[in-house]
Amino acid sequence: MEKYILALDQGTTSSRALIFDRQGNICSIARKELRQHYPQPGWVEHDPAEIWASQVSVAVEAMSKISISGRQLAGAGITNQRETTVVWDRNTGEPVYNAIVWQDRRTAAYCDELKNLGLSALLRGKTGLESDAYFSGPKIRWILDHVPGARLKAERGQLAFGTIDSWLVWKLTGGRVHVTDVSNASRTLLFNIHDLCWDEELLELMHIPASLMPVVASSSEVYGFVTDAFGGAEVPVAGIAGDQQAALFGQMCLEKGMVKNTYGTGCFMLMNTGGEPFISENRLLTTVAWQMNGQTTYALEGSIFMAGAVLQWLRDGLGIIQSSAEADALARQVSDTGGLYFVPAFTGLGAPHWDQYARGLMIGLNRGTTPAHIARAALESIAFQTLDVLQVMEQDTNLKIHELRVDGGASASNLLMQIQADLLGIPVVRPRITESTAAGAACLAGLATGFWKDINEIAGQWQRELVFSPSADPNQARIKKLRWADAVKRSGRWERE
Ligand SMILES: Nc1ncnc2c1ncn2[C@@H]1O[C@H](COP(=O)(O)OP(=O)(O)O)[C@@H](O)[C@H]1O
Ligand SMILES: O=P(O)(O)OC[C@H](O)CO
Repeated sequence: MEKYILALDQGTTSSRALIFDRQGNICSIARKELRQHYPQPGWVEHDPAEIWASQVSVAVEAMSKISISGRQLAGAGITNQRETTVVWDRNTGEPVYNAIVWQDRRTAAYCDELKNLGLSALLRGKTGLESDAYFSGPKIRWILDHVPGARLKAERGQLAFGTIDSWLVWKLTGGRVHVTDVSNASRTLLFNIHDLCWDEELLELMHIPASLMPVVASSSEVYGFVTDAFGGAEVPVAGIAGDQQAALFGQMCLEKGMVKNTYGTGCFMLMNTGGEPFISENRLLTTVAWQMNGQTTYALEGSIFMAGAVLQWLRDGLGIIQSSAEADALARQVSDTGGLYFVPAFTGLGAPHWDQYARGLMIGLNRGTTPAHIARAALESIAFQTLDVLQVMEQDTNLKIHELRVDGGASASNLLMQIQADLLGIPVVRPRITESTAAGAACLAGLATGFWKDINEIAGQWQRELVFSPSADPNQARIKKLRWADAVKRSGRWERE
């Protein structure tokens, strides 16, 4: 009898596999770091072969850690870094170019062209998104225009496009299934979130043949079966969702108005807005959260490009810490930043500013500034960016957010979580299982395969671990917010073509 569900969580910095039992406990976990390639300033790539190999190897490792085989898996769910774009040859299965990662800025000028043509409103109306290099459509177009022979092959129907979920399903099913789910499709700038299909006008606008596109399915159904990867066990692949939407599901934000914030490489705050797409007045994104049993749920999203990655930069760029976990202790050596503000616009600014040309800035440096002040300002920068998003989310929806559920790697920092509660003035709630992304994917797959009867069976598995309550002087917080807003303004439109 199958006792477990496997979640494959393919993130920006690592591939992870987690195995859940029927009570929602994590029984096994394996993780492998993913190499980042920066071929030019502003470009970020991953090797699709490494993504696939690492994802299979962690799945096998997670099974062997608890001595089970694929035959004991009731199903597998996939969740992934979104927008990251792979184009491969349908016949050989070989990618024609590296995966272009969501953070990659090479298509910024093209996205400006779209804006200058007055197309922002059309794009926003159909897709819920901004004209920004973040999304997949412009990345596909770049590959077709720059890889020798790619456009011709695409026009002959020989190429396939996929976000990382599609790429993994294609590989898992031995090239039999070319599919994505609605949540991933809604991040491409090519998907009509009202009609829930690829938009012909947008495909034409970006010169992308429709034959490249995967079939769009719901987030919880059996898409196909694993062929060889798990020792011949034909495990059903039964759940797919983009990592941020999966985290919203895993945090059990199932009711309209519930909000979660995931602190990974970037930071992504999502609010469940129910069965209708909610269009923001403040440049938040409208996105499909998930679709199951014929019902579509939408979300409002604030995407922040640099969060935990700021701490990695303290480690790799500045060398002032050995690991991200050390940022906490270093920052605690001082009681405040000594007037230092750090805007981590390394790859531009996402919501709600959407400035592709903003760049990182530290302001307020003085002779007394130490690495401890910088570490504290770095942690504060993550919390300030979250504050900017939460404020406009409340404004947009006219809803008061009463608590923030948090997860992701950097939510492990107690100092960051306390700073966050102090700045927002609301409780920050960290659950027992902060692997919400994987939990969400497992739930979607477990529901599709009947491993769990219904959502009520799993909703009770979510539990609080720690609540961070606001304790700062609100007056102080108000002054700091004004200084932060000033610093953000100064970082804007810095980079030139
Ligand atoms: N103990 C910690 N304290 C603060 N930040 C951490 C800690 N552990 C990991 N991080 C940060 O979390 C991020 C990775 O989180 P993760 O959820 O795995 O992200 P992703 O899915 O984007 O790969 C890294 O950017 C890292 O800096
Ligand atoms: O891999 P993560 O957790 O940084 O998430 C990346 C997002 O999906 C990008 O939109």
